[in-house]
Amino acid sequence: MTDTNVEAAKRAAAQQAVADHFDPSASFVGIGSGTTIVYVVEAIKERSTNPSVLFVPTGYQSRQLVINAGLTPISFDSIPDRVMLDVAFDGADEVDTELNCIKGGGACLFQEKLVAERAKKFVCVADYRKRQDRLLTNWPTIPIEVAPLSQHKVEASLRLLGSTNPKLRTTLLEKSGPLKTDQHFFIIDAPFPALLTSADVAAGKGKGDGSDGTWEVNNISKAIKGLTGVLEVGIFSGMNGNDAQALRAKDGALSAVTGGQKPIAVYFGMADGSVKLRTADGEQ
Ligand SMILES: O=C(CO)[C@H](O)[C@H](O)COP(=O)(O)O
Repeated sequence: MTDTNVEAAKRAAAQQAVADHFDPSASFVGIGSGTTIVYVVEAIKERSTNPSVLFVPTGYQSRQLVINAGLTPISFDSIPDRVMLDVAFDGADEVDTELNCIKGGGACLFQEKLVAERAKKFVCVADYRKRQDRLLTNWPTIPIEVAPLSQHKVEASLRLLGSTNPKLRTTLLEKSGPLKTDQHFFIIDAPFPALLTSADVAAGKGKGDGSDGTWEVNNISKAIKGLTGVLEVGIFSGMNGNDAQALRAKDGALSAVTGGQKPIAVYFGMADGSVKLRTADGEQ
């Protein structure tokens, strides 16, 4: 499959997601990071008729995208208290059948999670390579953002949790060395065996708590997040996206949904030009 197919798949998914979820009269819209979000911004720009919409970026690249499109950025910490974003769009590195996602391939997972949790609706857009039954099927590692001082200690703890060879992400561009996130932290990429869904655990496919070598998505996410030195884990999981959306829509319910970052919908651009939509109700 050529790169042209992949790019066409990303654009088709972005067009559909924006047509379904971008309301030009929205007040606040979250904009994720990566290569697919470029097509989301392009589609928003085509439909944007209201200059007062404010766009909340998830990092440096995302902010530049918003500015270059002639849209208005607002930083996450300038959003008024108790105000929710109308919608947030983002890419994903892999998505399972329960809509859990791996994110952080572009090293922006911390701000992406802040923005996803703050949105009434979180919508993901991806190409067909990301559409899997279980996380860590095609995408090899869990990206984890850590304080530089804790790097070796966190790597040792990840090995104890069953990660075979956790590695510091480095860059060879301009200057070789550790990649630094927008928070000036490091990223460790930790390989694990494919993660079980909650349905897998219910069906007896493994305990999912690490004791038999299997990990369920929410369990491994909590175990890694609990390590001192970890700022954030690139697993977006927790509450069902529809339930979280209903809670977020209620004034004052913000704290009730901490930990729920699943999208309500994932649009996959397919190799044949079609778009598949995955929600809590299944796939169409
Ligand atoms: O999480 C991310 C960045 O940290 C991206 O959303 C994810 O890596 C998908 O990127 P792309 O759209 O380039 O495939």
